[in-house]
Amino acid sequence: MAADPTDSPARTADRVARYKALLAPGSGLREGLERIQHGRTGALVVLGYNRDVAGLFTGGFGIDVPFAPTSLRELAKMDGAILLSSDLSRILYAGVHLAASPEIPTVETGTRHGAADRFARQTGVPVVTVSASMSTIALFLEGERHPILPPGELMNRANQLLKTLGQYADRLRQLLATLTTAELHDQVTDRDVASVLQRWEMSRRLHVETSAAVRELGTDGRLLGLQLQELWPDLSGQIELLALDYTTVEGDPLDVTALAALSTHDVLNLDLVLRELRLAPDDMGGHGHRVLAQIPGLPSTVGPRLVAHFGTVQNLVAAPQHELQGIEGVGEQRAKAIREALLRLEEPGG
Ligand SMILES: Nc1ncnc2c1ncn2[C@@H]1O[C@H](COP(=O)(O)OP(=O)(O)OP(=O)(O)O)[C@@H](O)[C@H]1O
Repeated sequence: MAADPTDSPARTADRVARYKALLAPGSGLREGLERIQHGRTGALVVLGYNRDVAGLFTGGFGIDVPFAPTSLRELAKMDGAILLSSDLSRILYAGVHLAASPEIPTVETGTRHGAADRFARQTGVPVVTVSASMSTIALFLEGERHPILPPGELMNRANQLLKTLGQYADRLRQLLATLTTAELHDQVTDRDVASVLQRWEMSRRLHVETSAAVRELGTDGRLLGLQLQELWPDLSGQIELLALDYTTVEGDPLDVTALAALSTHDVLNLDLVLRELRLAPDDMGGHGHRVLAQIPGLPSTVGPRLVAHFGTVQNLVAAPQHELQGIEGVGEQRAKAIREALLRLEEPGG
């Protein structure tokens, strides 16, 4: 079925990322396309078969054989397009003429690439091309051409993205540490909270892009994938707790996903970020979920009980040891440890 124009950009991006992963270095499909590339011939391969596809090609012949990179390469020596089954496990037809409507607009000038673009637009089924003259691979999907980069270029791009993400993550950690200090000294402003969530949103977007680039690398991206995993969980965990520490003017926990709707340009505007977050101005001390999570060895069940009792970081900081001991799960040793940890966090760089 043709692409639904109401499809959200996020769904389209997800589809593109999925097909790029299927075309990742090391995959059978990629190996077949690279063989064609190295043989200096071209190809036009339709990545799926449905009723729309069935009604929109002529000529060629049905073969219905299991997919193999070498078979793809052999069949590409013939003129015309190759049709694969929707799970890409079989080669169904070869040497066919794709008969998409010539009325469909395309910016492609060559006949192979024009046919790929029109066919993908009309059927909603992705088409991949190997250019005989340029020796490039491209994916046509939902009205866009996506270049499939050579492994070396992909690796450079993924490395660069990961490096930038690392810098973003460092800056976010600095902002979170500054917020902790402000919470402990009761000096939090709405701009402190908004700055953290602004940087979080920028990092989150970059993380999505980096994850896609790493997935595109297939098996070559394993090491980068591990580095990416190390970078993320503690940050997303801190942000989840931050959302519980502040409230909106309606009295709800902060919705950190509210910023996802802003354009990249608008995310850079702190006033717009503040407007989206709708922070309650009279509740700017922080409830303490995130601060308590930074205390080593404190069981995850105890933090919420302390927050339920004390309500704010300020009350926690001011609580004498015997009051802390009144909370279920907090004995003398733990009460001392909490007080010491709060004092340590209060110090700059603590
Ligand atoms: N509608 C179509 N259906 C199937 N195959 C097609 C179609 N149009 C073009 N081709 C294939 O493309 C080949 C010609 O490609 P042409 O050089 O004109 O296009 P191109 O987009 O410039 O591609 P390349 O970059 O590979 O040169 C044909 O020999 C044929 O195999």
